[in-house]
This record gives sequence, C-alpha cells and structure tokens, in this order.
Amino acid sequence: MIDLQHVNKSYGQGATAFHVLKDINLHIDQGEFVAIMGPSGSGKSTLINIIGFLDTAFEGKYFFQDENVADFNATKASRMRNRHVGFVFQNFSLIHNLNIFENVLIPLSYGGHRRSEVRGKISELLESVGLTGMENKLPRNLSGGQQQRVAIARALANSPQFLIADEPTGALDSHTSADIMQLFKELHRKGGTIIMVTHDEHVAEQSDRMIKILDGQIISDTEVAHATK
Ligand SMILES: Nc1ncnc2c1ncn2[C@@H]1O[C@H](COP(=O)(O)OP(=O)(O)OP(=O)(O)O)[C@@H](O)[C@H]1O
Repeated sequence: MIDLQHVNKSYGQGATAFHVLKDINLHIDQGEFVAIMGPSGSGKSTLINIIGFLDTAFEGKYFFQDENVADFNATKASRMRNRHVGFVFQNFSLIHNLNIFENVLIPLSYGGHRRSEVRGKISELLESVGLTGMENKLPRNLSGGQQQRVAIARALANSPQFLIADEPTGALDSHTSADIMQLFKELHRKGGTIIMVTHDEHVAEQSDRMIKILDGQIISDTEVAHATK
C-alpha cells in the first residue's frame, strides 16, 4: 500500500541545504502496525509527513496504491489526506470550544456530510473508543486519556486507509498510555493499519514491526516478537 523508493529530503537549498532523509526505502502493507523510533531530530516527523501526504516536496518515489505521491499537487494531496489518512497527535489537537460531537464531526463535514446525517455514525465512533454518550461534553471536562480517545474517534471518522499517530502516548501517564495502546491494538486486530512514532520502547513493543531511524537513515526494521497475541 505504502511504498517509498529512494526517498531523500533536504530542507533549504545550496550550501545551506540540510539533508534530513537519506535514501529511505520502505514498504508498509495494509493491516500492519508499525512503530517508528529514533532520537530527536533523526527525521521521524519528516518521514511521517511524507507518508501522510503533508509533504510532497521530496526526491525519489512514493507510491500509494500505485499513484506517485511526488506528482500530487496541493489540492490532490489534501484530498488524499482527508480520504485516506487519520492523524493522532501527542497533544490531542482537539478544538476546545467545540464539544466532543462537533470535534468528531470536523472531518465528516469536510466530506460534505450534514450534522443530522452523521449523528448515528458519531455515536458508533465514540462507542468504538469507549466514550459512549459523551457527545455533549467539552474536551476540558475529559481526562487526557479520554481526550486522546476523542482524537482517535475523529481520526477514524472517514474510515481512513491508515492512521498516523505521532507520539500518541507522549502526554499520558503510564497507566493511561497502556489503555490507549490497548485501543490501538484492538483497532489493528479489526484490520486497521497504524503507523506510530514513539520514543518509548515499551510503547513500540506493542506494535508488530519496529523501524529505527538514525540521522535520516533506517538502521533497523524488525518484527516484534509477542509472547501471546
Ligand atoms: N521546516 C524545516 N526547516 C528546516 N529544518 C527542519 C525543518 N523541519 C525539521 N527540520 C530539521 O530536520 C531534522 C529532522 O527533524 P524531524 O522533526 O523530522 O525529527 P524528529 O525525529 O521527528 O524529531 P523529534 O523527535 O524531536 O520530533 C531536525 O534537525 C530539524 O531541525
């Protein structure tokens, strides 16, 4: 599904150019649960920005279901993002003056759905993340873990082909972090494709495949052994 071939990315030009991603070759299939690890500044965000169609200014090829992402213009990239990718961030990125229903509605309204049409869909999404009946609450009245669950429901709203989660447990205590990882594992069991960036080895070990990046290069790409699945 995701196929990066000899991808290079530099910021700036000429003598001041900074080569961030170096000859990245990466294939991710539908249904995989991948963790990307690496120290600060190693290029993880740059890589997931390319994978999630946020950045199309790179060298090399990125085939997403046989289309070369390098050929996308801004309109096409944003359409692909909205249709195919769900984003989950460390700080949840909820809109604070909108209630939970309205936060989950945002990606659906880009897709042209009206509020009345999606009421049932939003209840189902909230149920799937364990937040049944929370529609009318404001984000500030929820715990960090619950806010991340709302963000995950919002990311799933358009039934994306894959989720990109950038340090999804980075702002959570270890107990809540474990709960959120259980939710990701459940989504993965149901067939979801998840690409997660994390600094935390314990979090990465919950995935099925660990990719380590150092100085813009993939230095290892290994299957994670699970005692029980
Ligand atoms: N827009 C930009 N312009 C110039 N340099 C940038 C830009 N974005 C990132 N960089 C540089 O590219 C390198 C890789 O950054 P990136 O954010 O991809 O790393 P990261 O592994 O995600 O780090 P972190 O874990 O701290 O988020 C860093 O040295 C960073 O300073």
